[in-house]
Amino acid sequence: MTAKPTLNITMIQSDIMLGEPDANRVRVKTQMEQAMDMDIKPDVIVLPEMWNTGYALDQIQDLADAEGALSKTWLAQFAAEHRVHIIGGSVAQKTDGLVRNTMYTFNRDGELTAEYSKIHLFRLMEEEKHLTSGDEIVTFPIEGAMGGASICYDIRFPELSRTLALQGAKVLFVPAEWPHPRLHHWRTLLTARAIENQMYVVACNRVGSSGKDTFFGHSLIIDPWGEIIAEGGESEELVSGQIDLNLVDEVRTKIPVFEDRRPYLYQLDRKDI
Ligand SMILES: O=C(O)CCC(=O)C(=O)O
Repeated sequence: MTAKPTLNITMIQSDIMLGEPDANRVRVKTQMEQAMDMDIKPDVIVLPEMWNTGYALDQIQDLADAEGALSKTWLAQFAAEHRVHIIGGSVAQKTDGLVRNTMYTFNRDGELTAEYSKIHLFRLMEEEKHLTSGDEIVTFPIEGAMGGASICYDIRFPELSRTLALQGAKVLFVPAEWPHPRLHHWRTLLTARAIENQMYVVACNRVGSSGKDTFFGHSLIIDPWGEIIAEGGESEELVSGQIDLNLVDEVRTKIPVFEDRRPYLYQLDRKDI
C-alpha cells in the first residue's frame, strides 16, 4: 500500500478519573465521537497514557483490564465503525498476573496493528513498584507508512526513538501523563526527538489533577523541522493538525543525517564508560 501523503490527526486531550475505568471509557468514547463529528474528520485518533485508570497504582492489580480484552474490543469496534486509525494511548492491562502499561493500535478495519508495553518505567511515580516493563521495540503500519510506539518517560531515551527511526518509523506517537513543573522538558525533548530523527512527533498528554500531580496537556504535533503544527492548552480539548509524510523524506534528503551517521563509533556499552 502506498502512503497517503497527508493525515489528519486528532489527539484526545482528556482528563482521567482516578481508578474509574468504566467512567473513563464512556468519557473517552464521547470525546472520540466528537472528533468524528468535526468538519475535518481525523484519519488518526490518539489517546493519552493510562486513560482507563490514571495512576491508581495502589489498586492497579484489581483495576487493570484483563489481557486488555475490553479495551481492545471496543477500540477495534470504534475504529472499524468510523473507518479511523486509533493509537489507543495506553491502558493498564494484566496478563499472567503482571500489569503492564500498554498501547494498542488499530487500522481502519479495526485490526490490531501493534501492542507496545512501556519499556522505561518512571520511578518518580513509582511505576516500577507496581508495573512490569515491556521489552520490545515496536513499529506498526499506518496508511502505508510506519509509526513508532513510545510512552511518556520513553522520550527521555533518545536511543529508543533513533532505533524506531532506523526501523523506518516516520511518525513517533507518544501518549503521556506528564505533569507540571516539567513543561520545558516536555517541549524540549519532543522537539529534539523530531529534529534529530527528522520525523513527526505526535504527543497526547492528559489534563487534570491526581493526588499531588497536575497534568498540563500541551499535546503537541511537531514536524520533522521541529516546527509546532498544533499545541493544546491546559484544559480538556481535541487537538488537531495535519501531517505531510512527504516532508519526512524531503528533510532527510536535505540534511542526510541518516547517511552521515558513524554507528561504529557509537558502540559504547555500560562496561566501557
Ligand atoms: O519524565 C517525566 O518527567 C515524566 C514522565 C512521566 O510522567 C511518565 O512516564 O509517566
